[in-house]
Amino acid sequence: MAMQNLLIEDMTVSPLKESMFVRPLSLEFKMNGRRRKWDMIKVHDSVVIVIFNVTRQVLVFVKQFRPAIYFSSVPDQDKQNGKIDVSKYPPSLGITLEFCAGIVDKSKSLAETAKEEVLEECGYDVPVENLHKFKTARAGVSTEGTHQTFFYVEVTDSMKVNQGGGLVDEGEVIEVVEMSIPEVQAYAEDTDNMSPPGFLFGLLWFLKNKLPKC
Ligand SMILES: Nc1ncnc2c1ncn2[C@@H]1O[C@H](COP(=O)(O)OP(=O)(O)O[C@H]2O[C@H](CO)[C@@H](O)[C@H](O)[C@H]2O)[C@@H](O)[C@H]1O
Repeated sequence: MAMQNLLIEDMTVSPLKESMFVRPLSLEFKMNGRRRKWDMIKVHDSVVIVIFNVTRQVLVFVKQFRPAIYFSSVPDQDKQNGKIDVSKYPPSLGITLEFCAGIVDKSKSLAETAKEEVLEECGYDVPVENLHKFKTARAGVSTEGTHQTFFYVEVTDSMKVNQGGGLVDEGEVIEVVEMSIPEVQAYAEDTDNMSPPGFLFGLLWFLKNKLPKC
């Protein structure tokens, strides 16, 4: 689905009571003999997949509305009494450009999880052995401390079996975006991006290691 038609309405905010996705925790420990306390959030590990379509020499990304990014862009004076004044702020403030990614499901291998995300979000059916793991990094170092594992996969147009777009029945709205190498190079140079740091890392890794030699 094209993100320019996205409609966000009726947004409220309240303290989290229970969640399948995040759990606030308090860690206490002694460091060099001194008691320390650290507030953290337990969240899932994740996989991120850098997808290069070799048929048309484009990188394949996803655009989606990230509620927390939107929330952070709205000034506090427009978040009064638990109501967020969405009429003043366009959804684009929360729409990010990212690699295809997903939460790690402990019952499957990381590569299997990555394969499923590539199919669900971007519509390419790739053999699991084509997914090459190239980095595991640490994300959210202050409060989350998760493992984020990066894969690289080359796809062809013949592997495209559906339009992607995420699990529509579960409310996911994802736009698949293709960018040429010059477009990617320009995006990486921008000083302000609607993308997470891991995305910029993945782009630079691709440009350094996989750029087709012309
Ligand atoms: N906090 C939350 N509240 C409510 N519903 C939630 C939620 N988190 C996930 N969900 C639900 O679970 C679905 C599946 O999530 P995904 O596995 O696609 O992870 P996501 O792309 O959000 O983040 C992945 O990609 C980003 C970017 O790389 C990583 O930071 C992240 O750890 C990784 O899981 C979402 O569409 C949503 O319905």
